[in-house]
Amino acid sequence: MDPSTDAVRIRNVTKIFAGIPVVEDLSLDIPQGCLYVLLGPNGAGKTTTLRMLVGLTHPDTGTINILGQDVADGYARTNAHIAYLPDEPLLYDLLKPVEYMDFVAGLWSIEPTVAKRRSEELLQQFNLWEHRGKLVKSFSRGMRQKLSFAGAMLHDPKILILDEPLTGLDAIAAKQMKDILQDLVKQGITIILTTHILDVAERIADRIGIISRGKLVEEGSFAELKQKLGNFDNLENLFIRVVGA
Ligand SMILES: Nc1ncnc2c1ncn2[C@@H]1O[C@H](COP(=O)(O)OP(=O)(O)OP(=O)(O)O)[C@@H](O)[C@H]1O
Repeated sequence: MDPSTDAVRIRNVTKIFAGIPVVEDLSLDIPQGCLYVLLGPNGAGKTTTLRMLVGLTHPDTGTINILGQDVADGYARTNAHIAYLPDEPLLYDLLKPVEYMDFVAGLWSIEPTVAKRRSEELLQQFNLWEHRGKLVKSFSRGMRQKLSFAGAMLHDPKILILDEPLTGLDAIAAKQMKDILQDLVKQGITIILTTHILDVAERIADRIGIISRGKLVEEGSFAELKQKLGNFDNLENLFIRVVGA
């Protein structure tokens, strides 16, 4: 894959629910290998935007391109490159981690020996290997989050789309999650996430997009945003200034 091809290219996308545009004329480029944080107040249209990238909802107008392929040509092709983790991931309480990973491997038709090796690697990486004998129903929120994440990585995606992956995690689980995200970016994976935790966003984001009422109102690295908007000492103050205006 040509590294200059954007991981995600959104052009003039609008999504209307019940006559109201919840995403409006949104255009956004996300380069490969970038950790991109999408910020916005409640109801701004962040989740809707992420869902359109993977075909869980469809744009009314505009185009979406994933690694050079138009999603309109078929989500099966573009989704093969993507791991999507919704804010409330679906897990099966009566499965053990390895069984869950087998189930996900089946959905992607991953060859069983490859699936077994990769599943063990991921459970190790996410510190779940020692819990492999337990049922998911005994897992904490952080463990459930990590298991969903491990499952989402099984087909070796190039782009991770994570809706509020840090919400509800304690300090240790959040630190583990941030370390995992930064490791993955170092490996060249593109990460797009939403969060309301602005101090974390400030520390980990390569680029930040701020959405307000369905529109992209600011975009750039924190340094670029500060240069443009004023030398705010933190992202929280900058964000409030942008969305409060
Ligand atoms: N399926 C749907 N039908 C009707 N309205 C919807 C639907 N999905 C989302 N919306 C509306 O679209 C708007 C944007 O919602 P969205 O979930 O994308 O916001 P968000 O930025 O992710 O918010 P939050 O930070 O609260 O998660 C909201 O007003 C929401 O009620």
